[in-house]
Amino acid sequence: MQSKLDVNANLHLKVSTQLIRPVNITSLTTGDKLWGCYYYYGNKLGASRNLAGLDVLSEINCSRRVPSAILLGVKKCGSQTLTGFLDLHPDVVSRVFPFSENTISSLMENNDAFLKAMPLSTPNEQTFIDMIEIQNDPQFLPHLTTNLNSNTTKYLLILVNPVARAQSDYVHVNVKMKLPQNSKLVKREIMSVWDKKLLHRKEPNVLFKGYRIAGTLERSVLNASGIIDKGNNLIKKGIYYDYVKEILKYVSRDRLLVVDGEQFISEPWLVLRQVEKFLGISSYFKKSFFTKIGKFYCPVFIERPDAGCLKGKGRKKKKIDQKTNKRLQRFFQPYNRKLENLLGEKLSWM
Ligand SMILES: Nc1ncnc2c1ncn2[C@@H]1O[C@H](COP(=O)(O)OS(=O)(=O)O)[C@@H](OP(=O)(O)O)[C@H]1O
Repeated sequence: MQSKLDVNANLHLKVSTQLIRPVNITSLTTGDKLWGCYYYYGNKLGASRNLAGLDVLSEINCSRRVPSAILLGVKKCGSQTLTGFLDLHPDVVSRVFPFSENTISSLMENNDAFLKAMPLSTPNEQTFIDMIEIQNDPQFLPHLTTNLNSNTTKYLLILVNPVARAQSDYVHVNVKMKLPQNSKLVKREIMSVWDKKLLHRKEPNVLFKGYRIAGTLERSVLNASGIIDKGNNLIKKGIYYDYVKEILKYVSRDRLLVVDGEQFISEPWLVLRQVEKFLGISSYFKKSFFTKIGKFYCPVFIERPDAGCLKGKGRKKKKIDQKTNKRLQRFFQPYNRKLENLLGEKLSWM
């Protein structure tokens, strides 16, 4: 049996630099800004970062540290945005945990590999990771929580109205299905149509990674008998009660913060202040850091040229027809009530 990860464990430079080759300082341009262990830069093609030079890394004691907080969010609820915003806090280094099929199990089974997947941080920074994919594999929750060997690790969730989540996920899955790397999969999956009557039509009629996707959201969420399909991930992922109940088996309530994803859209600075308090970090975010562009607030920071609106978010959605909307709201209501009782708090959309 492998030993548990000590909260004070960190992986020092020798190992970490084998994974990422640090940038040579002379190759940096004037737009680059050093922030913790990384240089950040933005350009027309997007934003990015590079590891700082070895001299800087050793001077400020950069290591890979065990995360002090983990986001166990739900897909399309704003997890990536929250993670991106938190990375702008001077006391935090946050990253989306590098998931791909199977990486989660291999990383969980090997402490060193798990630690190697962490970003570099200084002793003054907390490591925060976004592990939303855990909702697909909640069997890793006991492994994750016991392996961290800490009663101090904090957990977060961000949740939006499950109907809005389904709508966002529907658009997202449609985009993903069309990507070239998925074309083979889609072709294969097209064989497993869910409605033979639709076979002759040129519209989505596929089973794709736990989703049943039809030409519209309305038709996707109802099964052949016209009943809301609880087995379809568009719906299943929005039954937050089941997921939170599972999390609370392993995490005490006082170590779990559930934030309101709808409020995060309208007033991100308020949600970020709530997160700062929960993490016990300095109060940093304020309204003036954000500029509203379209529907969303985007951070503007001269210290971080990579900050800005997130790519691939805010995709256009068709309005859900009123009847289906009402039906879906009614469907989720009892689960939302149960969730409210379980948490002992009511979010704006409940
Ligand atoms: N400030 C800001 N900027 C952009 N997007 C914002 C923001 N705040 C919340 N959101 C909401 O985040 C939704 C995407 O959720 P996730 O980041 O969890 O997506 S993912 O599951 O990780 O792909 C995204 O959903 P879509 O609008 O469907 O893209 C947004 O509703």
